[in-house]
Amino acid sequence: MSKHIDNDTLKQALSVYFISGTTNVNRPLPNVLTEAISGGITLFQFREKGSGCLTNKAKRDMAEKLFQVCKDHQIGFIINDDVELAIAMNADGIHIGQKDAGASITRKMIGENMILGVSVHTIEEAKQAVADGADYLGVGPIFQTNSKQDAEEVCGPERIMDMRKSGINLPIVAIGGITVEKTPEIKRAGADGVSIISAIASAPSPSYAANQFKEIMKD
Ligand SMILES: Nc1nc(C(F)(F)F)ncc1COP(=O)(O)OP(=O)(O)O
Ligand SMILES: [Mg+2]
Repeated sequence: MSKHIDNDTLKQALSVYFISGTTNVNRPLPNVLTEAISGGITLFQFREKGSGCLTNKAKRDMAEKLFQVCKDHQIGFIINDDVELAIAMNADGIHIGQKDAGASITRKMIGENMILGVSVHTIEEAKQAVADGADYLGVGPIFQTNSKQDAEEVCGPERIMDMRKSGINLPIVAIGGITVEKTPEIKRAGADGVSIISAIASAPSPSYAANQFKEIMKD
């Protein structure tokens, strides 16, 4: 993925955004990722968190494997939280939350040629992230989620609509408890994409699950 990405290309890339770490799957993550790519995901985030997650060299080795799978299929590779690792690997981007390093300091560290995604829950946080140089916003949790223990309270798709009405035009991807059934409502609310952990990672067929999301998002 070209690092210096324009809004339209990024909006396309955000449409079916698979997020996973090794603790979200019960078989090798590179295999699950390959299947999800064959089903039509458009972007991948490596989010290695929670008890039993990989650390240090094991985490770096897994990140390199996953990055290679993404490169082999021209899919962007985003790292969650770990700015140093993203820079060390020259990943396509980094995603940070409100409790991580600030967006403006992160932008200074990564420069202009890496994608910066920022989690936001309120319109104020969204406006600050835009001012700090974010390329896209992760808005949520839209619905109840089991994938993030310290999630904010559920905000519903109307939060995305409110952000659009308040003039936030940056690419937005919805996150939090997203299923195929809920995706049309999220699209109508103004999201450019949906980000999915368990609905793909835990699916009997990640490829089939990814394709269901792709079919809805492509119209
Ligand atoms: N990882 C994420 N990715 C997205 C994305 F926009 F990419 F869909 N949005 C939101 C989050 C949540 O990020 P954060 O608030 O730092 O919590 P955690 O580090 O536990 O994921
Ligand atoms: Mg984070």
